Amino acid sequence: MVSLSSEYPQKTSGAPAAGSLLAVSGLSCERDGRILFCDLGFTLAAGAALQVEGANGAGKSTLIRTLIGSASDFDGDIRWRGESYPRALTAMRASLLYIGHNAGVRRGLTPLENLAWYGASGEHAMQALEAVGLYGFEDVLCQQLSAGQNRRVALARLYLPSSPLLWVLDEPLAALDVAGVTSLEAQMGRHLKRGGGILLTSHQPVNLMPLAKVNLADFQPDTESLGITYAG
Ligand SMILES: Nc1ncnc2c1ncn2[C@@H]1O[C@H](COP(=O)(O)OP(=O)(O)OP(=O)(O)O)[C@@H](O)[C@H]1O
Repeated sequence: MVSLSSEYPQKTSGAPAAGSLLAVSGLSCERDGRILFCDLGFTLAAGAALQVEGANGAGKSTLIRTLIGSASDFDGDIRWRGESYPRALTAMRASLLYIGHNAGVRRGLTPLENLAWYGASGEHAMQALEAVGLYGFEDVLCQQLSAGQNRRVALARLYLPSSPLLWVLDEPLAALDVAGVTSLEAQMGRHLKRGGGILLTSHQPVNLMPLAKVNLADFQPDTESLGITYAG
């Protein structure tokens, strides 16, 4: 069990600690006959960030999909503000901003149209695009933008007002240049100061305080106790 904030003590079951957003306990996921992780536990408090670590194929995206309710085949307990899944999914989704690997950018639309699709006004969309360095590209089709610029279109959602409480970001730093990484880290820091929570994956170091980490390699089945041995 990993506790993510000294202000908010961890809980493994029952009502969560004050300020707890996500509380996970005894979580196990298997795909294609392989246990990706087992008995995983952590709490994510308001104002705290958690980086999920693990090698390629370790199960980070699977964990994220499970937490946002896109995958229901798991064992264990997941709670949003004290209420268990699946009952809590509607409330959790109402407070969720998720940016996945594919980033949710529609390539046939412009950056401005993409943000409008997410409900942003023209003024707020322009401010967000300016914040991510896309001023002057607002009317260019996303299919004509670079990989890093498309990533910035996706991340512009983090700069809109009335941002949801919980940010779940799968590899948000991928394809960003150094200035883009610094800007995003600052924006994530502002979200934490406002009392938001962030759960992210990243193969790159993330400069964010406070940042707790959970490594999926630490939640592997105990093969010795199962009597399993591997050749070689
Ligand atoms: N729906 C599925 N059906 C079968 N196998 C799956 C499914 N989803 C994921 N897997 C497998 O589970 C493993 C973990 O995948 P996942 O995408 O969660 O890894 P990851 O840690 O995010 O990897 P990366 O760092 O490369 O993005 C992979 O071996 C993948 O093939």
